[in-house]
Amino acid sequence: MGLKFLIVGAGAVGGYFGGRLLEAGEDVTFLVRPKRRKQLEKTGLVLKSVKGDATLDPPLIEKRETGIFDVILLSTKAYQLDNVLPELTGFMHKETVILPLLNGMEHLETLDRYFNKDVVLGGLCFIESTLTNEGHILHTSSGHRLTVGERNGEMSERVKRIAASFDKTNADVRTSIHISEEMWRKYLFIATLSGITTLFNGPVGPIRDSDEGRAFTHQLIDEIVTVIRHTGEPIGNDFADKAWRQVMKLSDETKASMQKDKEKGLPVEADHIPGYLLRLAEVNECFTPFLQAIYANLKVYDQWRKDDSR
Ligand SMILES: NC(=O)C1=CN([C@@H]2O[C@H](COP(=O)(O)OP(=O)(O)OC[C@H]3O[C@@H](n4cnc5c(N)ncnc54)[C@H](OP(=O)(O)O)[C@@H]3O)[C@@H](O)[C@H]2O)C=CC1
Ligand SMILES: CC(C)(CO)C(=O)C(=O)O
Repeated sequence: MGLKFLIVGAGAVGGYFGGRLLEAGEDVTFLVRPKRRKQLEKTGLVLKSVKGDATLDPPLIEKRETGIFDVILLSTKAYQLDNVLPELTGFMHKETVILPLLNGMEHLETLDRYFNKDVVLGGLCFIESTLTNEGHILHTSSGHRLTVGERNGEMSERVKRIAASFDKTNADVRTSIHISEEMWRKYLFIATLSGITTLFNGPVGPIRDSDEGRAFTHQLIDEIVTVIRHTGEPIGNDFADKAWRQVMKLSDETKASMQKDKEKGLPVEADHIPGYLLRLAEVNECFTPFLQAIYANLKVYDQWRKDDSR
């Protein structure tokens, strides 16, 4: 029997990967709130993707409705976790696993406080997608990779089964026995990309084209790598170089999803992405002025949002 998936967060990431599973005939339900439910019931789950469009009719449930699932694919924003996590236990059986796809690392600590550590897998994704005003999922560049693995580095049947559920999907899904290292790598990359695109308020092209933008990016990567090294995580010597090459390879118009959210006036994961690194830096007495500037910029933006909504 196939796995029963509950997608928590029918947004840019969860809507995409959950939608691809549904399109391939897998057993998928979305946990939604009333406003998103109304929208999805009206329009369907619409994927507008460079990899192929789809309009799907997903099963939807809200908190306190019933249902038991084998895999919870968690794809809310980090600042939404405190609301959503207490709702999940009612949907779980003894062997349900949670596959989080959030950027960053701190959510693993949060999840481990809520659930048995064994419940939470490692996961990450590379996909450039966003929600449009109509609630469609707009996927704009060719990557749509999801990676899943056990955080203890073993290969397990449950990880293999999850990956196998994606075999027939229009998405690139892989397993990894190095998922923690891959998550730290992604964290370094996204903390850099979201940092520079939000601070300089635009896409990566002009930042890379200026000497100052390149120097800033270099210094930022070095700061973040220093912070990660101080945590004692076994990270490779190529961490900084690889992140630099990744940023240099992006197309000129690329912006992090955080910058897109900022342009829409939405909340940002300031405390989860640069903020968590700063907390680690403080504990380990690392000097991180560029990271502090990035965080300050996001907190001022946050304050501006709050003042504006008064
Ligand atoms: N977008 C991207 O390109 C990428 C994003 N990421 C990361 O993935 C994570 C998710 O980002 P993204 O998909 O962009 O975010 P979105 O804002 O697009 O989606 C989050 C979804 O979670 C839903 N949600 C929040 N709280 C609840 C709740 N209590 N119950 C049910 N649904 C809820 C929201 O629904 P509602 O409409 O009800 O608010 C929304 O649809 C973030 O950590 C992000 O950094 C990683 C890679 C790429
Ligand atoms: C850079 C990208 C699109 C890669 O997945 C990302 O994670 C984000 O913008 O949040």
